[in-house]
Amino acid sequence: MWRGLWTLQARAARGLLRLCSRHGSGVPAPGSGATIFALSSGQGRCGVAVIRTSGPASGPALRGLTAGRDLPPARSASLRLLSDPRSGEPLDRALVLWFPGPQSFTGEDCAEFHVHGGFAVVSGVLQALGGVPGLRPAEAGEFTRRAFARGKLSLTEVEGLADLIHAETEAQRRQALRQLDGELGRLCHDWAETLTTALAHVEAYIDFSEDDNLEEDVLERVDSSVRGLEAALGAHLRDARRGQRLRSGAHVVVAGPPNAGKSSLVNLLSRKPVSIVSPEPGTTRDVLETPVDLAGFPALLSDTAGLREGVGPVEQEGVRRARARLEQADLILAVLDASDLTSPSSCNFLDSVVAHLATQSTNESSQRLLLVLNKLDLLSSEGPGFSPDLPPHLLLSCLTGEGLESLLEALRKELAALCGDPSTGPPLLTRARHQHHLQACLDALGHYKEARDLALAAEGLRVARGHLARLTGGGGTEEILDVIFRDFCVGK
Ligand SMILES: Nc1nc2c(ncn2[C@@H]2O[C@H](COP(=O)(O)OP(=O)(O)OP(=O)(O)O)[C@@H](O)[C@H]2O)c(=O)[nH]1
Ligand SMILES: [K+]
Ligand SMILES: [Mg+2]
Repeated sequence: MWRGLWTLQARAARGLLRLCSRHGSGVPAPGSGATIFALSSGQGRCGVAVIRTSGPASGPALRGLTAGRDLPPARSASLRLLSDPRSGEPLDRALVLWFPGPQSFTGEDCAEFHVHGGFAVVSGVLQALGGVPGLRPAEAGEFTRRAFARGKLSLTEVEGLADLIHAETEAQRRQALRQLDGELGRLCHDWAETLTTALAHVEAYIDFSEDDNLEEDVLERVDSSVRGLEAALGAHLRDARRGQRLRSGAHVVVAGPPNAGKSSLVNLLSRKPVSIVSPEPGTTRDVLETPVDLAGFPALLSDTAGLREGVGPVEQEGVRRARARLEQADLILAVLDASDLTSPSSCNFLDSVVAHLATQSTNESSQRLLLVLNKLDLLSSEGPGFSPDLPPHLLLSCLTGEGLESLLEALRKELAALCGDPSTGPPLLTRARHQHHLQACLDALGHYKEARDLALAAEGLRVARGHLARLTGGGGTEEILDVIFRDFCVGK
């Protein structure tokens, strides 16, 4: 009995160690060994610019530029006069920091020079560093790649960092920070741990069941943990479209009859004159698309032609494009002129687009709709005298701005439902790559359940675990690394 269980636990522990080690690909970053340097703050004139180095010659470089003085105490800022070691020419009085490896961002010896941000100072320091033996300029993403190669960051954390650098809205920044924090990676590690244990149990059963010294219900326990895992993966996959919307923007399409004020609304929401506004019905013909930050969420806002029948061929083409774009919308902003609700084009739009969507139940795949009655300023003070069977709606005046606050609040709620709320919800799968591996993991668990013999069942578990490992970077897949690191700028 004890022998079987001991082996079983030892195997589980070995597997866990393999999976829990945060060592990324295990492959050294290309060209590591050299010491790299780059300007890490933005380009252009600024108050302070940060230049950093990573690699074994960081210490000699720091000493060289500070006229041979001792290295400053680790991880605390010291004021030093910087000069070019070759000419002795003074460059700047700067704050310098020394981060001996492995307690640094990359895990290697690193140095930072916080210099005055003028062009001449920055280029002088970069040139001086280029003259130090063993130093060369860094390539895009090379600092992060080294951090990954030394196990300082997992692959999902690297992606989080890339997204953080590129985050344009509040919600994107929060999501990227959570991912950088390793939340998605930790979740995958927990799942992988469950699979490692399950695999160890199945293998032990294969090896020792004849000895009759295994607990009876080992396989049942494996089945039940696989069922639990399937449920968790399924729930995350159902959420997957949200994370991707948060990363690349939800499609919000403004539609309605001619002259309702669609283009006026697009300009108001994007705070710039994207579309031509005129009293002439049929002004907008093409679909005009603009990326906007809507109440903290990223969105791709599309203005479309007013929907009506029986007009010339050019406008008809505009109407066709508008309808096609409506089909791709995550959220439809349906705009009507509140003072013109009984016109044929308004009634037609209400019947064909609004009524149809307003009655639809809201599940994950359905389109969402906000009905906006514009030109509130044209209504008499008694309020709108329109039909009582109008679906829920918001009142707005693009002219005076009245009702805009409520519209933005309603948009925030809709977008939070579409993109997921990164301050409260579970960690989101922000990339198609995440979704692919989770789906493949789920498929492999299906093979486990269908397998007729235990060897095939074990193989199903192994494949499932492999996909989780690849999600966080344990799979050693160089191609995806290249794709991800390409997103970085030099100096990161
Ligand atoms: N009084 C009033 N007029 C408005 C308001 N919003 C828009 N308008 C006017 O309504 C007219 C049509 O506005 P647009 O924004 O061009 O309307 P549209 O729906 O894009 O029109 P098409 O592209 O032709 O379908 C313009 O003269 C606007 O100035 C509003 O809130 N109040
Ligand atoms: K118009
Ligand atoms: Mg228009």
